[in-house]
Amino acid sequence: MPPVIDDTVFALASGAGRAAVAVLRLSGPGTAAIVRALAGALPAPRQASLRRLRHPHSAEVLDQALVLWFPGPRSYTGEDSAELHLHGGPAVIAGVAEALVAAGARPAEPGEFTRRAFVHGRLDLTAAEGIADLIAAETAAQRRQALRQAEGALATLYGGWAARITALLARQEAFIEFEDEDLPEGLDDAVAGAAAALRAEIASHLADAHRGERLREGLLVAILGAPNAGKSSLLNALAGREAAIVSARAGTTRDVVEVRLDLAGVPVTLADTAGLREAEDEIEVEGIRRARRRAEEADLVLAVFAADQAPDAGTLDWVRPGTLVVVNKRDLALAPATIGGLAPIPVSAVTGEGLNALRARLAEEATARAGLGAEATLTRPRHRAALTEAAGWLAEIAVAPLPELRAEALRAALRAIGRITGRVGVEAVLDLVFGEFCIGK
Ligand SMILES: Nc1nc2c(ncn2[C@@H]2O[C@H](COP(=O)(O)OP(=O)(O)OP(=O)(O)O)[C@@H](O)[C@H]2O)c(=O)[nH]1
Ligand SMILES: [K+]
Ligand SMILES: [Mg+2]
Repeated sequence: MPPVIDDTVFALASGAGRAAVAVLRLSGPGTAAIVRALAGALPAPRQASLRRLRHPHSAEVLDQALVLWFPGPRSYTGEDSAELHLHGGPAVIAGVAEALVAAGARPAEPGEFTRRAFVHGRLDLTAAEGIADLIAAETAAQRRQALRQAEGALATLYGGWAARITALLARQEAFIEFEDEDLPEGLDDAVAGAAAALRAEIASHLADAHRGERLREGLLVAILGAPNAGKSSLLNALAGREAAIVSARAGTTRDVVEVRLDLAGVPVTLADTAGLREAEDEIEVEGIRRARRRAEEADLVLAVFAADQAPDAGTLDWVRPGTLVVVNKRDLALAPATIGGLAPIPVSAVTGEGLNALRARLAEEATARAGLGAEATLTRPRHRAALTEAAGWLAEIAVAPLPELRAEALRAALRAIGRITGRVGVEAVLDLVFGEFCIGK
């Protein structure tokens, strides 16, 4: 049984600040009474009605608003709820908010509407996360991934796995319960086989190279190189604006300067860093420390060399398989054929030569590391942790010597998956044991 929610909450559902329209949303059992207190009679369900809103105590008219009434359970939260579409001025919003409090509502906590929807079974935790991601999505690929999750792709996948484990558990329990009786031959082996097959499915879902998580969080790309290689010039050229200071003086950049890029739908944080060298100045030393740390955290390192300089040892250290090697200042000299065993991309931040090729290569690298697959992908470390745990328990079944231990492992696997969706259905097993499974008694 879900906990009983007896209060009514409201919040500004549209963005803060002056706008043509502001939407206040209300949800909870007191919604109908509160709407009546401000707007008079309740409008017909799900139809916009123009109403004067009055303060319930002073009867002062606060606004002319569109009022929508969504009786539960067919509402977003599953509760009685309403929307007030106000004129979007701060004083209007404040006045109506105060009137709502006077009528018995309270301001909602962050995420409370979606939380209520979860409590009322309108969505599972993964769909709730999908909605949060949809609101935060910056690129088209992020939006598609979030929408897929909000529409229940992960809920369906994980719910299906949970149902299969529940059925296996039912059989395993029956095997324990009715051991002396006429059970189908090989029942125990069939459970082990099905558990192994499911474990393999979960393992292949986990072997996604973190693409969904990376798409959700964005990729970190760090630009590294010697002072004056043209790192800041490249950052500016890729960002299309003067985000970082460029100068002929070596050691210009100290702090990490970040820009956000949309590379083929993958959000990328591109970081410009201090030039690597043996520095004396304590501020520059700190800048170089930050540069190295950023490169260690990065999903991709862009090692920048200048065509008119021999490759420096400090940057060469970072040239490894997977590093993107760039030779800048191509307008001054030819780029070498290889640096540290990798073929560099020749560019000139000044003339623009090679920048399209660099952008294309970056987009290729980004989509190789993050992005939408044909199948629904997990998007959060908590999904990964719980699925890894579930797969571990399913692996136990192959080696568990006793039926009771197998049942215990199945129960643990079910709980782990139940944590992802927020629906821990161990109770459901009891019904299945004596219901679905036909023992003939
Ligand atoms: N000719 C030429 N000059 C360039 C190019 N890119 C950058 N420069 C110049 O090289 C100098 C250094 O550029 P920056 O972008 O400040 O170099 P940086 O690598 O960020 O330097 P630090 O921040 O000091 O590490 C500036 O005078 C730029 O105008 C290029 O492609 N060709
Ligand atoms: K510089
Ligand atoms: Mg710089």
